Amino acid sequence: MGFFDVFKRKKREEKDKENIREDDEEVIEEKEQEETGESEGVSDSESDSDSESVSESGSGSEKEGQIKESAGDEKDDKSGRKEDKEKKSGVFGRLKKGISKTSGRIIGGMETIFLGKKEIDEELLDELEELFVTSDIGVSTTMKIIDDLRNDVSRKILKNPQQLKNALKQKLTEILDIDNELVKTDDKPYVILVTGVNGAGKTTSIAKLAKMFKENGMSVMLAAGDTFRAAAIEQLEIWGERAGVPVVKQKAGSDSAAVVYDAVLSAKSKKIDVVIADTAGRLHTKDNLMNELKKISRVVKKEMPDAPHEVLLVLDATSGQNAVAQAKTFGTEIGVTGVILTKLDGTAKGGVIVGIVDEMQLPVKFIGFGESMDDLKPFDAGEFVEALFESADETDYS
Ligand SMILES: Nc1nc2c(ncn2[C@@H]2O[C@H](COP(=O)(O)OP(=O)(O)OP(=O)(O)O)[C@@H](O)[C@H]2O)c(=O)[nH]1
Repeated sequence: MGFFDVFKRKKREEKDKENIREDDEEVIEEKEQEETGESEGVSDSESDSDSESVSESGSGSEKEGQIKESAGDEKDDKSGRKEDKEKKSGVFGRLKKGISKTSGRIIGGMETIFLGKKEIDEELLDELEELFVTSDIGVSTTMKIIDDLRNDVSRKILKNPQQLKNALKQKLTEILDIDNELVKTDDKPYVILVTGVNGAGKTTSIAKLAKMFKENGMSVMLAAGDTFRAAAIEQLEIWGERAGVPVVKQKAGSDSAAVVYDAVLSAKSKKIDVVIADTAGRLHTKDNLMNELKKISRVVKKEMPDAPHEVLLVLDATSGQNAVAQAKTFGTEIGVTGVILTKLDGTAKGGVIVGIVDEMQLPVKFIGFGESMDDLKPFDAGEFVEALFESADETDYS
């Protein structure tokens, strides 16, 4: 199995896990029903022990009624518990929970606008437009979405708010669904350069990525390329220890291109699969920063002409439209190949993901939605939009 298939496999495994969990829950529920004699097709004579205990302490029909009643309550309780568990556990459940604030702002806001409306009029479209702009979707992307919807309304394709809601779901999926597979190569090691401003979540995301690769049977090496701050090197070392992966470093102030180059050489000789390089998020000037990032790429290319294979820009979703501005700066200057959008859990500004993809045509390759090591996943447009809408359906905004 190749390096890139891992991500397809990971997505498949996540879906399988969800299914297995559902199956397991059903089996457990069936077993529990059998134990309480509630399972369909279990006759009184078949469930001897149950009927014995009924007759032991009460008259048949009265007791049976009570048992059925309490079994019914129990059943409601169980299915409630099952729903609860499904909501909370599993990657999809955590994603839904993580993006609930964004979901509340966009989808919940839309539901509020739709309240009591049976038809789609110009006023409703104006309100939607305002909602999307204030939800960090961005002005140009919002105009595009609203113009398309207005068009479909005038052509009588969309006749009521429910149809409009479905059309929006489809539209968001279409916008977000651009090719976001990792860049393919037969090179080894696979070199990933991670960039982004300080505090965006670079170090945490590097650790999460390292863990994800390791769990998929790949060996990983980290390069402490943010030599601007001693603390950044220490932090990466701590994360490297936690994830159980080696970290190549030099002292603060040394040449970051040399650190990354050393890591690539070392990984090559040790036959390590993936090198993930941290880089500075801030230097004395923006030009210095961009020049350093370009230099790292140039130096690495001396050893591996196609490396870095990925230049991932870490953007903090809580910074809203600022994230789009950063995507523009980094994207044009240093040839970013994709985005890791972090902190989707702490914000209602997650709509920014739509603007980033639409305005920049920059693929979001991973999303971070929590502080735990497992709260990062390859981005899947269909799943994300589904989670966005489902999360709103499950939230009580009253
Ligand atoms: N809630 C939440 N917090 C996150 C996420 N990703 C990172 N963080 C937190 O954001 C803070 C900054 O993360 P770092 O990984 O240190 O950010 P950095 O970009 O490396 O920043 P510097 O080390 O200053 O360069 C930490 O407290 C992380 O725990 C996320 O997806 N969700």
